[in-house]
Amino acid sequence: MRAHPAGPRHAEVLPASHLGGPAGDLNALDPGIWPAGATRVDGVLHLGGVDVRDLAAEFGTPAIVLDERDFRARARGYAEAFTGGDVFYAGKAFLSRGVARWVAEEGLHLDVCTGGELTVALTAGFPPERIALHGNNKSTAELRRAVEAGIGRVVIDSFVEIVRLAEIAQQAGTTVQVLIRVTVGVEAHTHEYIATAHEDQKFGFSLSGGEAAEAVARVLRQPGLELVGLHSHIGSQIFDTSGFEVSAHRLVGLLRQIRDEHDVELPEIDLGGGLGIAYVTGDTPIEIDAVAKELRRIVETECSTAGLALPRIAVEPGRAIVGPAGVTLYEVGTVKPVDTGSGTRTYVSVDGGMSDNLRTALYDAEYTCVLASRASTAPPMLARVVGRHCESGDVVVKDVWLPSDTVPGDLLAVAATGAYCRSMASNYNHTPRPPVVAVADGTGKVLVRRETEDDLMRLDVG
Ligand SMILES: Cc1ncc(COP(=O)(O)O)c(C=O)c1O
Ligand SMILES: N[C@@H](CCCC[NH3+])C(=O)O
Repeated sequence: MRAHPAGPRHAEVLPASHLGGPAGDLNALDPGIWPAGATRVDGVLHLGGVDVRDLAAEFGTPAIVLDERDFRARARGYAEAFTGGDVFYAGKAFLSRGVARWVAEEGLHLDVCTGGELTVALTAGFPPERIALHGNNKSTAELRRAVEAGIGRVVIDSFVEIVRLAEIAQQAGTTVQVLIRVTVGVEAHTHEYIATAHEDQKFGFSLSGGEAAEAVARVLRQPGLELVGLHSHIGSQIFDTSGFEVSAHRLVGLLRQIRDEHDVELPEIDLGGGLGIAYVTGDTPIEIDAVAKELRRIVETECSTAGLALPRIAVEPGRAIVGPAGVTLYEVGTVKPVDTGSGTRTYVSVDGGMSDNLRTALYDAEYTCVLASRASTAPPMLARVVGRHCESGDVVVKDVWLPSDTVPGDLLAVAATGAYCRSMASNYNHTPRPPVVAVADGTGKVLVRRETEDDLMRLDVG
């Protein structure tokens, strides 16, 4: 957290210089962080027009609530900004059949990276020709299913896969349109990117090492494969376009090399996903229209310098579409002030934790959290919102100012949890995973139901 609220400092708070920043109201909802449909009515948080106390009563806690209008507006915004190109929603951020239908209805394409995600998409009726399959270790069975379903693109990630997919295509008597995933030597996260000469990672074919050019040559020799473009994904939670500029420059360099060596101009360039969202006040994501304009400018400039026709541009946003639409509701179970030696930190334990949000433990992610079931004028206390798992690293929000009258039974809401929370959830400590509930126009509807202990016990057949 980078901001702390106004008001008299509670007697029992740690001096926390890292929380310094502008004073604020503990009940305020920063519109850059909360979904469009989040408001307070008589002090109580409402999401998509529904009182969070009603959501908790009907669907239980913890629960991940998705604001459908917010999701659709972001998806539509992307589609409009990239008119003339293709937007693949990255299902790894969060995918359910309901969400796949929203994506289809808003005119987007879909990026899946496992047979499981493919099954969700196909059983939702998602048009197969608008699906791209990713993955560094796609099995023969997954590739076969994708080919038989007639999916639009396979993004090839290894030499082994070239042969595997070509065989499957030939057996099926079809031609598969493919892109080659290129490791361009750019790694971007938030404000920084690193451009290196060579890459040490599992994804893609190295550009600098020559593997990408070799993959192109091998794919062009396979009758069952039609090479339609190049792909690169440089990272996630990115706040500026400079990394994309380097990546596009390098991809266009390879397009030119392909034209010169093979006399083929590839019609597509996919710049991957990665655009960041605001998790806490002070995070400054770029507007999608500006991103689209900038990416188009970069590719146009690079292509005109290279004397190439402008390829169709694709992107694969996941977090930027579903992240801000999601809010996790938890119920407070215990409140425990702990003497740290230099003050008091209050551990507020909730009924979920690292099983529904691994990102804090895994990436040191920051989140915004508020008391949701009522407003409070109590002075702030420095709190750590922790889960119920048997692990001291089970933290949901590391440092947050909460009203000092927060008590068991209160509801807390954590913002921007739509991406990579439910999709990375686990059953640690035999914990059933939470539901995902869509809210819109004053109504809540289950997209993914809550797992039960019975569900888990059914897996235990010994
Ligand atoms: C190939 C690929 N495309 C798209 C994405 C989506 O990324 P994000 O959710 O950051 O937009 C990822 C994940 O980082 C990815 O690996
Ligand atoms: N799972 C990550 C991002 C990586 C996404 C997929 N390549 C996150 O939660 O931020």
